[in-house]
Amino acid sequence: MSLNPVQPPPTQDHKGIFTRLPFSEVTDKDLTFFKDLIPGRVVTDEDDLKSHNIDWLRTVRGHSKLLLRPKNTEEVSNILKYCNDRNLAVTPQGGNTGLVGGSVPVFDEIIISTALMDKVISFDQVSGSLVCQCGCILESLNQYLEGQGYIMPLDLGAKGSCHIGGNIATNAGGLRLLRYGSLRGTVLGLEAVLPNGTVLNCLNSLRKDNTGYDLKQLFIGSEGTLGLITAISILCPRKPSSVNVALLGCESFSKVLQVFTLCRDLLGEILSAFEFQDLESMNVVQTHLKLMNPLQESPFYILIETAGSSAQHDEEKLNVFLAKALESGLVNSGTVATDQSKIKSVWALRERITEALAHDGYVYKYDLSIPVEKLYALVEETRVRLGRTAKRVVGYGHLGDGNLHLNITSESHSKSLVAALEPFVYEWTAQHCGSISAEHGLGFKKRNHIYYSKSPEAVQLMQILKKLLDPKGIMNPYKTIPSSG
Ligand SMILES: O=C(O)CC[C@@H](O)C(=O)O
Ligand SMILES: [Zn+2]
Repeated sequence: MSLNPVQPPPTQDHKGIFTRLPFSEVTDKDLTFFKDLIPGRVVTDEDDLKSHNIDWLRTVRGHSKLLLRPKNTEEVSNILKYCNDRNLAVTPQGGNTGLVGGSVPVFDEIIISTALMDKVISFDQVSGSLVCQCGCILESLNQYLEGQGYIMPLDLGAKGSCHIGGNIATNAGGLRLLRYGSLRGTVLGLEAVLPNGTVLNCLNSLRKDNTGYDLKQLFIGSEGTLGLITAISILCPRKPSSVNVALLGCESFSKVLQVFTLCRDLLGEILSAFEFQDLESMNVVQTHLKLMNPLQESPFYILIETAGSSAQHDEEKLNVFLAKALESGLVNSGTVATDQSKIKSVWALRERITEALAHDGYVYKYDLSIPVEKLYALVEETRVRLGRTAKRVVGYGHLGDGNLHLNITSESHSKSLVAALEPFVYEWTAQHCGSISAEHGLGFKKRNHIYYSKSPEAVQLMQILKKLLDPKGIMNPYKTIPSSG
């Protein structure tokens, strides 16, 4: 895939306010230690390091000179203990598909790649609990499970390269959260290595466990700032035997909302996704990826997925729903996909928007939770506000979860566009009681905006927890929460 061809600016130049914290620099003695510890898995070649220093969007760039590829928890523990003793900063990295600059170094942090920690440890056929190492690729896990009649409870566009450990560290949401809930519910347990090398084993597979604080929740969504998640236990649903996807055209956003209500009424328990995209986001996948829109042009599109255990029952329900939606004029056109290849091509129109947008030039990304009735008003206001200064303003996302992806593009990075967008978008979101990061996390790019969504007291407690677990601050520094000074 060809993305923004321009060399991204060094990460620390963003807003020009970052200075390197006084961590040690990697010495020859350190290299000798790591080479003895994990022979053949110590990467120092500049070319090999390039793609690990740059984020997927090509918007931030660090300068790490060292990448380590441990294979197991013990190696991670030895690495972190050594780094902590030596005051060397580290950045854990999974598939490096994050969208907020959380998985690339800012300066010369040592990158700890989880790519070789990709083994399934166990799978329980009866309960559906999967235990695996953190570096398993989401799609590979799904394929493994499909062979056993199960699926992963989460699905996202980056599934072909993202790692489950990274998904959990960022508390990724994705396309099926509406049905299977967030990772905060489906993750049953995890193992994490603390910065001082302590292995914290919370890797149980119980549905219910009310003994003390639920420590795993601290690591879910902590973006590698408290420790490195090395293994996980996750509850997987049965693979549905019947899956249908419908793509519908809609004249207005208020109709989109009414379709959602109708959908919950008539599809109920078989609804597995309710996604929306506006015309501009449909245009972008058609223009850059040459995908075919099977429907007439409409201001909005809705993608509905049903997943159930009886094809006939699901089809009946879907037909009743579609007839009602068409008769009442809530939708103006529609197509249903039941076979695998058509399902895939319909999903591609929604799933590949991120990839298509990157072909436009520079992309300004906002991943927001907003009460659904107000959700699209922000896109409209942003469009009016930016006028012709932006190349494109698109709105799409997980409507069923109240999650808007507002994306703006321009030929190249523009400071005046950023000034028009920020703090406008954040203030608007806070005024409407939303969250400035619904599912992508805060990473490097959004950490200083945390106060739009969290109280000073809450941030302070986060800083205290960080200090407690990582007194030297070596774990993914400059990310997620503002430093306590
Ligand atoms: O690129 C984005 O803004 C959203 C990416 C992803 O969360 C999606 O839902 O497609
Ligand atoms: Zn999303």
